[in-house]
Amino acid sequence: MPIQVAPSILAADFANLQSEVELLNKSQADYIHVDIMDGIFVPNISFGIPVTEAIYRHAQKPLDVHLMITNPDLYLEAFRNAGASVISVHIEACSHLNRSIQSIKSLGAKAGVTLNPHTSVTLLEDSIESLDVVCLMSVNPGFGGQKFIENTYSKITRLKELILAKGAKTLIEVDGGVNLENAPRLKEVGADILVAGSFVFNSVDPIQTIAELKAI
Ligand SMILES: O=C(CO)[C@H](O)[C@H](O)COP(=O)(O)O
Repeated sequence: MPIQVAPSILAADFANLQSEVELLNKSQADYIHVDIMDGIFVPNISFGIPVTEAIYRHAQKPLDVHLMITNPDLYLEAFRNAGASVISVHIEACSHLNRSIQSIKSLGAKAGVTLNPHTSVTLLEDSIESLDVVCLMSVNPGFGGQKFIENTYSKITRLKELILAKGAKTLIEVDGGVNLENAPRLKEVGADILVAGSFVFNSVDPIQTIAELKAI
């Protein structure tokens, strides 16, 4: 299966927000990855529901909404109504993961669970079959532009083994510090979706960079 690419909106200001969405519309990106940070679950605040709606109004790609927030269950419906096609919650933020996954699915979105770098994939043994996507954080969440954590490769291998052992169809997404140097190995060990923010938007030609990631 060809690799999917989900560039992460940086949105440093309103002008960037609009131009980033327009650029991604013209690119080979499969998704637009929207990072929601609440300043509690992660030490940074990004944007919320109205900005997600604004992105959706202009986007010609499905939105992959990554909730880096506490109590995500309270906001699932609002983000679905704001245009999310995929909603990912952090396992570390969910006391009742099964309920969160069922809620996302009942809203008609694809259900994703994200794991921080220290969180073991073994925690997914009893939920993997119900998940459309597992997102492995390859940096500590909260900020773009960080260095890729190397043990992500072995974590992908272990997650892939779990998926195959359970006969699940779950896709593996990797988020943080992704670039053209680590992307080939990420695909080789089992990644299906690559999230890349600064590597795409800080490059000279983001559309070309996305095409190069897609070509892996
Ligand atoms: O969500 C993140 C951190 O919380 C990611 O790092 C972001 O989605 C991608 O940014 P970059 O490619 O610059 O690491």
